[in-house]
Amino acid sequence: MEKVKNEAVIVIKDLVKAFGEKVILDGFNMTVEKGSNVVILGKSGSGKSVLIKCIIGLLQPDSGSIHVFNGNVPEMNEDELDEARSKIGFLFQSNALYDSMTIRENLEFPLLRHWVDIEKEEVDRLVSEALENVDLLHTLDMMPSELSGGMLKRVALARTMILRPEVILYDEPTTGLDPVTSREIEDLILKLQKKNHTSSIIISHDMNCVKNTADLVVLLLEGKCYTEGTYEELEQSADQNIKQFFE
Ligand SMILES: Nc1ncnc2c1ncn2[C@@H]1O[C@H](COP(=O)(O)OP(=O)(O)OP(=O)(O)O)[C@@H](O)[C@H]1O
Repeated sequence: MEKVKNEAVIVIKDLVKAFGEKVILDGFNMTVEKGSNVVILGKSGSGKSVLIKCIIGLLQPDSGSIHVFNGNVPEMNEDELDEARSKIGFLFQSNALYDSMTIRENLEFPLLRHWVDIEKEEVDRLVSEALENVDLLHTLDMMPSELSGGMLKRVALARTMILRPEVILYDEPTTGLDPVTSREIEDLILKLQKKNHTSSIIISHDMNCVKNTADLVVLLLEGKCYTEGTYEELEQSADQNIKQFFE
């Protein structure tokens, strides 16, 4: 039976990006359906970050299209890009929290930047709600240096979610965390996704994270989508290019 397709939120077609002679993306195709988690698997240097930068308009591809919310990112002007980016959350590998600001100030920052007319009470309410979602309300007035790596990742996740993005891009969300904390972050990603009906692209080398979070795994190899399928489908493959990630 053919799988019923949900609405697509990101459709990438024939994407090409080279730096000089070096072709990084070479006709890459991918579709992210609404409410799904797509994991991009690829070796170091395969172009995962380049792809993410093209999706958020930080890099201009040489050709191809990236349709996000019905607009084609490479053709968007600055205002359209700003609008699209406000609907796309990004969880950086480094968390990108400001060390000199309290947790409260870190969470207020995107609200005050994007929603300039927002009332103080609404800011307080949204900050508290975002921290409650990750069980860290008690850290409101702490500094980032007082928190563990797992707690910082949860704060970063709360900050990413605070603008209610429709799509979230996760860059190696569990790298550097122990297995128990990694599992907590994966569960949190799934919980918040369900609650807010978001769609995600996750870059990860951590096969436990891939297994626990992916609805679809896309294997990026030599600039192309080499194959895509569920974790279980790829795990059973006899193809050496696929098997190497599961060994
Ligand atoms: N601005 C740039 N100018 C020139 N080359 C670049 C630029 N950005 C990326 N590259 C090259 O593109 C290739 C892919 O890099 P990218 O960072 O996307 O890999 P990656 O798959 O994210 O790797 P990792 O898993 O190690 O983070 C690398 O060879 C890198 O040197």
